[in-house]
Amino acid sequence: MAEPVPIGVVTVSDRASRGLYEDRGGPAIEAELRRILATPWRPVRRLVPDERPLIEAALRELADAEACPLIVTTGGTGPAPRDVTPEATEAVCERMLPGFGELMRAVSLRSVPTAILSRQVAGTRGRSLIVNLPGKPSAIAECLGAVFPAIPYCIDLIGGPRLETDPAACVAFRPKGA
Ligand SMILES: Nc1ncnc2c1ncn2[C@@H]1O[C@H](COP(=O)(O)OP(=O)(O)OP(=O)(O)O)[C@@H](O)[C@H]1O
Ligand SMILES: Nc1nc2c(c(=O)[nH]1)N[C@H]1C(S)=C(S)[C@@H](COP(=O)(O)O)O[C@H]1N2
Repeated sequence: MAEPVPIGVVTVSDRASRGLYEDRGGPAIEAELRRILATPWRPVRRLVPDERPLIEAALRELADAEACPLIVTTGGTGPAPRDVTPEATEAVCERMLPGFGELMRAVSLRSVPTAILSRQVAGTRGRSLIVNLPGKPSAIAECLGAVFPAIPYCIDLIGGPRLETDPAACVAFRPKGA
């Protein structure tokens, strides 16, 4: 049987990384992936403070050494001085995919007017797709669910493994013949 696909789950939080509160972001990403993915997968978890070099190192390691075709981050996307996840993501990516942030902000705006404060981005590094989500645990299902239909085909296009979804949770879109 094929090995489970490694998926990077990165929580960026000063307080969760210091143990001041329990990380609810990483587990929320995993719960959403469990709901959506039919292909066997396993989480590769990282919990880092809002420090650009540490976020960049975690993303590079998950992409290059752990070979994760998908890396999802939560936290550090806002306008506060310590929010640097989008900068770290852009620094390690070769190409950016602006449609992800645009769609996630549009969907979030239906719930909160402060959705426009998230600078969340997505991009590719080699055969890895990196997607930022806001830190609010409640934003995770909303944002990931909105963009997931495009994720399997994006991973096909960058040379990653074929990911199948549970159609009851998420219908992945692939152009005819793909
Ligand atoms: N990993 C997490 N687990 C639980 N709650 C979180 C987490 N990350 C963020 N939150 C909640 O969402 C709010 C907004 O997230 P944001 O990323 O802006 O955090 P922050 O205020 O910069 O603090 P920190 O980096 O210490 O989590 C936080 O104040 C916290 O209440
Ligand atoms: N779906 C959703 N998106 C959201 C939010 C939310 O509660 N739900 N919070 C917003 C707020 S208040 C901020 S400051 C930005 C950035 O959050 P972050 O710094 O935790 O990443 O995300 C925004 N996007």
